Amino acid sequence: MKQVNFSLIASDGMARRGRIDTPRGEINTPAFMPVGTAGTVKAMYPEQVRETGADILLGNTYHLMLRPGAERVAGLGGLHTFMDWQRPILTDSGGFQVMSLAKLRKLTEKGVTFKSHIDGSSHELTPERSIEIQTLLDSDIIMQLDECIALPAERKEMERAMELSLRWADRSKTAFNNQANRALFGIVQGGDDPELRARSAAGLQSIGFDGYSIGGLAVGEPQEVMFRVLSDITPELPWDRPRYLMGVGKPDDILGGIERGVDMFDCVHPTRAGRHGHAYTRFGVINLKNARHKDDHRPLDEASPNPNCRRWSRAYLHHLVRTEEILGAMVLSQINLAYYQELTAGARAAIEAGRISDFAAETRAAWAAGDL
Ligand SMILES: Cc1ccc(CCc2c3nc[nH]c3cc3c(=O)[nH]c(N)nc23)cc1
Repeated sequence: MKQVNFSLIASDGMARRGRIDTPRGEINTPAFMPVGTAGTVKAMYPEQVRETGADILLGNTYHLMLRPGAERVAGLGGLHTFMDWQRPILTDSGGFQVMSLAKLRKLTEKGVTFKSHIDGSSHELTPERSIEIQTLLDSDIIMQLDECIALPAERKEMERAMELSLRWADRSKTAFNNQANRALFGIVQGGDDPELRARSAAGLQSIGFDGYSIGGLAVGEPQEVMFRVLSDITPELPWDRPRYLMGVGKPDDILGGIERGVDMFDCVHPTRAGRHGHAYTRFGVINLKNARHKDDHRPLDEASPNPNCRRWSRAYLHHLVRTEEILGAMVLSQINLAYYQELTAGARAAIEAGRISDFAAETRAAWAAGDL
């Protein structure tokens, strides 16, 4: 009996409020999933990540297979035990990171061979090995191996990568062997071509997956291209399965994704931006590096439910960022992740109340009016 199940609780237009039940706990959707690349959400204790409202976080197959190694993590009890996060974890298949980080990559029908960006050692990632690694990590939601290409691209290149990804989807599903205690997602490719995207979605559904990721986006295309692809593809995906938009995004990307039927999001942005002095608030993003803050005694947002937005002056946060104090990265990472969770929690409530378009309008108005 499959122990990972998606329930649709409410919908409002294309927007959906759902819940994924897993052996390690529930995931409320729309969900923002913080990225814990190498077994840690940078500058945060796991319990702090939970306190921001996160139900699930992401681990990275590529980084963990290189260091400390998948077999080593398995020998240490799996990724949940290793990092002491007992709730759901989603892992990527690693192909995307190979193409963006590794050296001397060679892609064939079998898979991809590459040299580690850490120590130059040789590695091979195939659909079968990727499933094995994600299973060794004991991940709760795992991804097929796919090929993601950057946009813009030639149509024949988009078609080639999409068709390869479909063949790898079939091999991934076979290697997955219907494990009941975790979910396997297929990944829709096809660039910005509606016909290729539709073929990919249909091909994946004929193989059958527990959820459907939308890949090949957040790779440099303008937001309107991403939104058009989403509007084209979500109606083609099963209504009763989660949709995961990979690598997205900034708050306005996430709001637009929710309005177009996406359930799950991940992005390194909130934590990376936090480490670079950018704070996300209800009124938009504020660059605390800017000298204009150096005498500003006002808190970041005195009406925020997050104590860290009320506790310190903007001048102090500016000081932490300018001096590159570790506390600056810690505080701004927490502030940004908490804001992302506030946004998705607000969307969940709005969809349940049948008022997602009002919520979206109010949220965008606050971003635009921002007194930062
Ligand atoms: C830990 C972790 C980090 C990052 C990711 C998502 C990484 C990611 C993309 N990020 C931006 N655009 C992306 C597209 C794809 C894609 O098409 N396929 C895959 N497998 N991953 C993608 C997953 C897990």
